[in-house]
Amino acid sequence: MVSSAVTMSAPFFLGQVIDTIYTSSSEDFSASLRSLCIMLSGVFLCGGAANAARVYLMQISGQQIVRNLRVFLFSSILRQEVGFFDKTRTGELINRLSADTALIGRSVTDNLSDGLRAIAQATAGVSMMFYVSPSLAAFVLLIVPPMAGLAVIYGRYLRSISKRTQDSLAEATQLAEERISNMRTVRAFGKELTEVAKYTEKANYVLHLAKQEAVLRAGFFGATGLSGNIIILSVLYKGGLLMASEHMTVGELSSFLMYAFWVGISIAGMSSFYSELMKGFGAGARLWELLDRKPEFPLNEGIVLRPEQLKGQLEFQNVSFAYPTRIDAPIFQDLSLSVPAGSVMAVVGPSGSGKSTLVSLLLRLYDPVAGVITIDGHDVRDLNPYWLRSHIGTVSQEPVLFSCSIAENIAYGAPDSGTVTVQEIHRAAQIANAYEFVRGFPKGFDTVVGEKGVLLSGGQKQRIAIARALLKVFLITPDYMHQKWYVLVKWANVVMYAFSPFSQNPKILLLDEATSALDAENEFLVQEALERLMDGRTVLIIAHRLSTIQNADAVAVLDQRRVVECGQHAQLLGNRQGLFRKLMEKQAFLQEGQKQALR
Ligand SMILES: Nc1ncnc2c1ncn2[C@@H]1O[C@H](COP(=O)(O)OP(=O)(O)OP(=O)(O)O)[C@@H](O)[C@H]1O
Repeated sequence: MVSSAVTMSAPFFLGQVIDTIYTSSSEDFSASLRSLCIMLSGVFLCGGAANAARVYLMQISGQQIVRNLRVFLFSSILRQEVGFFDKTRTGELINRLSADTALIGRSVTDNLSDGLRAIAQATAGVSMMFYVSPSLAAFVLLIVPPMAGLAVIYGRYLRSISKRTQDSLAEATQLAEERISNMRTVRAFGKELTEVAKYTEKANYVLHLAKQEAVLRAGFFGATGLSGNIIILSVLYKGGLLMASEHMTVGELSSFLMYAFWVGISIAGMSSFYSELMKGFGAGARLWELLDRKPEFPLNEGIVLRPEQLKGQLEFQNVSFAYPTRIDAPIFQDLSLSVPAGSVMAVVGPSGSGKSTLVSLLLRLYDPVAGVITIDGHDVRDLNPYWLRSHIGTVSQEPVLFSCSIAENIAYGAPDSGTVTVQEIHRAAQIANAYEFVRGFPKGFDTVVGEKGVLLSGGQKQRIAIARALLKVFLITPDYMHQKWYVLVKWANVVMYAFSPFSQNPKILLLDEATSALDAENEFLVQEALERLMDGRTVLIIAHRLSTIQNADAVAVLDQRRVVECGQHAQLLGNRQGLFRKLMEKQAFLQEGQKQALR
């Protein structure tokens, strides 16, 4: 306001200076001119300082708004249910997080400040024009209605183009993100040039939209520039006539002209403000959708069981399920399965029969369409999902590591990774048979594993993941505990862990046995680590190895959307017509001798 007030008072005072130059008598001329100029210099100094303050504040608050938008958006994205990520692509989300937030940040800060200033100046300019010469002002303002109509049409188009631009930019980012993160596959298939061509196509579409925007902007800015010049010309014409008829002094005409200039500049500022605002609205549409999206599952609400209440009995009762993205392709229909507390249940079945889906349902990554899944009699939908997941250890077939050090990856398994000691990490690595190979690296536990752990071998990744799961199982601390209790509980854990790491309360483990071609040594080491992990816990293991199936307390065979057979290994083998026996006969892991015996 200060900066605008100063700017807009300038033409009035400058008009006074001109009239002083024209009308003052020679003896007081220089004195009054000097005092007027000194006074004006002071006013201009204030205006300059106010303007600098405005720009600084806007820069700072702009960055703060962008930061807040990014943090809120990231937090909203991470709260969404897993099904959301099946539907939404990573590249798109990254684009929203980086490009869209920046665009909106710019449109509501720098732009808003410039825009408000332009509006204030245009209003003040128009008022001063009326003050200096009402008839000339009324004449000039005839131009406003057609310009306003043009601006509305322009704004509407610009908004839609901006939305399409941000969407296609998101598509291009999505493609780039996916190809770069799977570079090895692209290289192996020699698809670099094809991928570049695909990306170019997407980038070309963004360019095409940018051209459309350029045409639109050029037309609008050309029209506003033209109307500004026409205003000045008509002011000179009409003002010249008024001066000739002595209705206006030269100072007044000069002031009026300067106001007309300012109004012209402010209108240009307002059009640019309006353009940016419309672009911001266009980009914002998707961003608000994401920010406002309510996750389908709560993240941290529901029943929390006390440690002694958790026994680990798992039960699927008449469960029907289909993935939300493919609701018409049911994975389970009326599936029932019971895993007694403390037992090991091996799950087998043809590929695609839904073995991994069972694990996802237990982790409550998805909810069944019908039926219930219970843990110790509690429906998992009533349990606090955050608590639930923190009490279930998982090791998946393709363990995903983060691009940080091995130590940090292992510590990720603990509820509060900042408090994990080096000894705990080493111990977990020892039990997971990872210690020796990690120590063999020049940087040991500080070795960075690369994106998704690409710098490690399959077997090494798996053992690090087992160490991570171990830390989760041994260092579970109830999150409702107070900080001082936390220390005690942690110590108790460490002591139990040191003397007898396997004698804790039974917890639940969901394991997906590796099918990847580990060499015999690695496979043995991974297997050994898994067996240590399984001891004394309720385990649901997606089994691929004969020894795992043989050692399990029971085997469930999945097929045709349900559990077709369930029982002990020997008992199921005895059923000559059973699917389990057929699977066993087909599996490559059966030794020739065992196949003979089966026959
Ligand atoms: N996120 C998902 N969205 C939609 N469908 C999915 C999703 N994940 C898996 N599916 C489908 O669900 C079915 C069961 O998949 P699941 O991964 O549970 O099978 P599986 O028995 O573990 O297979 P495998 O032994 O090959 O790993 C498959 O037909 C698969 O295509």
